[in-house]
Amino acid sequence: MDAAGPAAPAASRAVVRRLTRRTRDAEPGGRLRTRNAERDARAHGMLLSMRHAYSVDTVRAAEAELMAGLPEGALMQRAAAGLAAAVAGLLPRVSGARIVLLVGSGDNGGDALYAGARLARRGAGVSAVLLDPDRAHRGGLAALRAAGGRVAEDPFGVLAVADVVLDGITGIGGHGGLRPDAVPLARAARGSGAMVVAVDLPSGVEADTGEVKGEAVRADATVTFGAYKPGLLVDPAHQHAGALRLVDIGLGSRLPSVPDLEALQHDDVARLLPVPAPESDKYRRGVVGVVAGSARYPGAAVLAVAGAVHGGAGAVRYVGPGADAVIARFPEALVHGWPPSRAGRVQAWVVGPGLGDAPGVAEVLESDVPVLVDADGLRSLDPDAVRARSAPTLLTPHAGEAAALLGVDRGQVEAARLGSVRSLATKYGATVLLKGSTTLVADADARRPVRVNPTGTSWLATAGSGDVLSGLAGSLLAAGLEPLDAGSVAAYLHGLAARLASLGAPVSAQDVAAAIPRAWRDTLTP
Ligand SMILES: NC(=O)C1=CN([C@@H]2O[C@H](COP(=O)(O)OP(=O)(O)OC[C@H]3O[C@@H](n4cnc5c(N)ncnc54)[C@H](OP(=O)(O)O)[C@@H]3O)[C@@H](O)[C@H]2O)[C@@H](O)CC1
Ligand SMILES: Nc1ncnc2c1ncn2[C@@H]1O[C@H](COP(=O)(O)OP(=O)(O)O)[C@@H](O)[C@H]1O
Ligand SMILES: [K+]
Repeated sequence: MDAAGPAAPAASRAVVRRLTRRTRDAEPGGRLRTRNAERDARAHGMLLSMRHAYSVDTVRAAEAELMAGLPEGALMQRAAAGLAAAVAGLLPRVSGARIVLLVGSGDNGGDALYAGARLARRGAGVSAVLLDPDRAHRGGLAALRAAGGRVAEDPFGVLAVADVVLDGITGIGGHGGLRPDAVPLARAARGSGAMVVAVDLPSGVEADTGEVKGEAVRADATVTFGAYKPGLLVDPAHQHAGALRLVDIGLGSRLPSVPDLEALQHDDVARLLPVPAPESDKYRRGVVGVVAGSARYPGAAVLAVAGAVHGGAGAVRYVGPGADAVIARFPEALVHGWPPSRAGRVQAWVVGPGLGDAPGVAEVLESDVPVLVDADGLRSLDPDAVRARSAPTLLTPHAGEAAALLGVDRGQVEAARLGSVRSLATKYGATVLLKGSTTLVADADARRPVRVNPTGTSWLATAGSGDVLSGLAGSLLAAGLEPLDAGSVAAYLHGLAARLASLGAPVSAQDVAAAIPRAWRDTLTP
């Protein structure tokens, strides 16, 4: 997280660091996880197993059902109480803190006003900036005034000296980026050095998709109510949210069991990892075949095999022109001459990394075992050939490859990652892992939740790291994981391996491959 920026006062930066550390501890990357952090995470309602996100319609329906049995305004009070407590936890002292509320015309502004009232009662100096004074939440405004808070006469003046800004411009009711009157306020909040805490969502982002269609608030932290919304977990909106806090307002039992989006956490991955049983042998653990590399890209063969060797299969077969390089680096690999069909039995194929124009994709797709298609293998991939397969297929494009498959610009895929991965899965009748700053995995069955990978680091943006991911995911397919699990577990281990290998410094694709066993061990360690 970019914390409070270089202009932030030292106290504010320290508080943000504290919050960031705590949140990271509760997320994967558990090397940092301690018993205390775990207890802390649970106390803050953050779970160490599956994180779920629900669409706005689903959240609204659950809220309506819950509200029907509660006194009017009860849910908003729960939200405001949780928000005020989270803000208080970020401050060294509530009394005397300068807090500014950016208040839009909906209930998101109401949450901010009631939370502001609670903080004012504890001695904070609270000023509200009303975007539309005639439509600000009446009850919230009355509560703020009664608690000693006031409406700001000089919005930019109060923002300049604020310790914390609460962004209550829009929540789940906002669409289309910030409106022009809100833009200068959002910029002033960001530029002030104050800690910016978004109420429910950073205003201006699309809650359901993670798109940002214009300007949006950049928050250091987001306190969200009842359930995560997909946009909080998917880039580019995710990058606006900062550290995430979920406040329980009692929605749990009203939410459907199947979410729209889910993020595996340490415990989920640990349950899915293929650990050999006492009676296992190399064939029962699964054999993965890798068709990769070319005279132009010999390294891709080595890196894909590196991912596969560390990915839990019992054996790795390699077919392609890089056999000498593969054997030199991995004597444990079994190398075979062309074609792949004569390489002996495998339980899954990986085809494509660095393959260039070499054939092989069509033949591998004709096999009756799971196939992962990556990189060059994705070029001109025929949807009918994939749909006709008797066994599952996992496609692993980056945004550029996904754009080519969908016939759109790369930018369109990056702006709408969730829609893009779902469209590709539907088009090919396959599981699709879309790589990038947020890696998403969509199952061929559109009713299943899309998985969002919570690990990773931008240091992974290095040549060849995708080849390692392919080998790793292929190995997990060969070990018997279904494509959605193989893809999401591979992305999780790959991202965690990169974090462990990097520790904030550059990493090479080879470093990432070598750290996979550490990531695996870390995931299994309670
Ligand atoms: N439901 C519940 O039980 C609970 C809900 N809770 C809270 O309510 C929130 C949802 O409240 P909501 O439905 O009132 O919508 P909200 O997010 O405030 O935005 C709508 C307002 O914003 C305006 N606006 C729209 N776009 C805009 C833009 N781009 N830039 C600027 N303004 C824009 C739009 O204006 P209009 O289009 O009418 O002119 C309208 O007035 C939810 O996120 C959570 O915080 C919690 O208290 C828990 C219980
Ligand atoms: N900004 C980023 N943040 C996190 N991970 C990233 C980022 N950019 C790329 N990655 C990851 O790095 C890997 C790159 O894969 P790919 O684009 O196929 O590279 P290559 O073809 O060189 O192997 C993927 O796992 C991807 O998710
Ligand atoms: K908001």
